[in-house]
Amino acid sequence: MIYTVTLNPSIDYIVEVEDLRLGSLNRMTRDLKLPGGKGINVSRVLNQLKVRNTATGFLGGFTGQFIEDWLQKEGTSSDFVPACGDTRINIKLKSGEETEINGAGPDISMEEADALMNKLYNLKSGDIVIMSGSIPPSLGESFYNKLIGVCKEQGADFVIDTTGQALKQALIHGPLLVKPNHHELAELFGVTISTRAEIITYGRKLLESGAQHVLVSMAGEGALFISEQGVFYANAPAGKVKNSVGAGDSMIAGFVGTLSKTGNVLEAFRTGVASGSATAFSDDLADGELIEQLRPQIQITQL
Ligand SMILES: Nc1ncnc2c1ncn2[C@@H]1O[C@H](COP(=O)(O)OP(=O)(O)OP(=O)(O)O)[C@@H](O)[C@H]1O
Ligand SMILES: O=P(O)(O)OC[C@@]1(O)O[C@H](CO)[C@@H](O)[C@@H]1O
Repeated sequence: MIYTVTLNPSIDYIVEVEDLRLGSLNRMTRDLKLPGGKGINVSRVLNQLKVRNTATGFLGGFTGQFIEDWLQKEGTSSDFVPACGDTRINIKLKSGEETEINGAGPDISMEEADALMNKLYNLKSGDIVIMSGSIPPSLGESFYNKLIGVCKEQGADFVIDTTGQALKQALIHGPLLVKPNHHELAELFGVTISTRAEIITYGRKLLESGAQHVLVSMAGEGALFISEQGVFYANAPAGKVKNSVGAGDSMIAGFVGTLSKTGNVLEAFRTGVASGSATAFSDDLADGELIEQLRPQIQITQL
């Protein structure tokens, strides 16, 4: 069974303004409210891929209820810890380019944090836990480490999609997958990356530090897959980009969902790229039909 953990979910408030002027009244030309937070996005795309999974984490207030209702209506299984504070609202502003304004997240109490840990004590050997996104400040930077400790105790595999210190701390515990984009990879090592060879060099360092599989996504430029099996490149299919929010999460869903079903890493890579691109070409996240349509357009080359 796959579980996703979103410590800091959000309503993504997508706002379109034709010609944004700071310091003036701007009128929206379109707006859309979607459930968000990285793990929740992974769960929603796994659901589209018909891979059984449950989303967990913290949800609170009217914003949390909105997410809970949405997931229930579309049939994405969830089991969140109810939290006192309101789940945050993140603004995704589209005006020519995309600007994101993400909240810090509500305070999470010790009792709420313990309730989540207790849920993870029900994990079984062979389960996969996908932990994604920022940590609400009240939980502290090492909270993922605590959750990873429980996964290890229970014999479950884990995937971690976060940045900075939290990612560095997680690597030694052997995550099934890490998926930085090329900017995050450069930031992690405090370097500037300008060539594919450099991406491979630093991607390999993640493998050497303990990750079982490394995906480095490069938006419209496709992605690199680095593992014991070798280094592979996949192109991104061509299409009209509508919304890149959640493309990376969709890629994780495609990869982990397919790997868990087939054990074939290259098919997992292909579905990962197709899922990321299907989201980039949609208003909301990818749907299963578009993912299937894009899969044959993805060529994988060994480097
Ligand atoms: N402009 C695009 N055209 C085609 N495919 C895209 C585009 N942007 C993203 N994708 C697909 O989605 C995958 C992940 O995208 P990206 O590298 O932007 O991840 P990310 O930065 O983690 O995304 P986000 O944080 O927005 O969820 C890419 O490898 C690609 O397959
Ligand atoms: O603030 P975080 O937790 O780093 O990222 C949260 C977020 O930007 O990530 C998702 C897209 O990947 C969105 O649904 C959500 O708003």
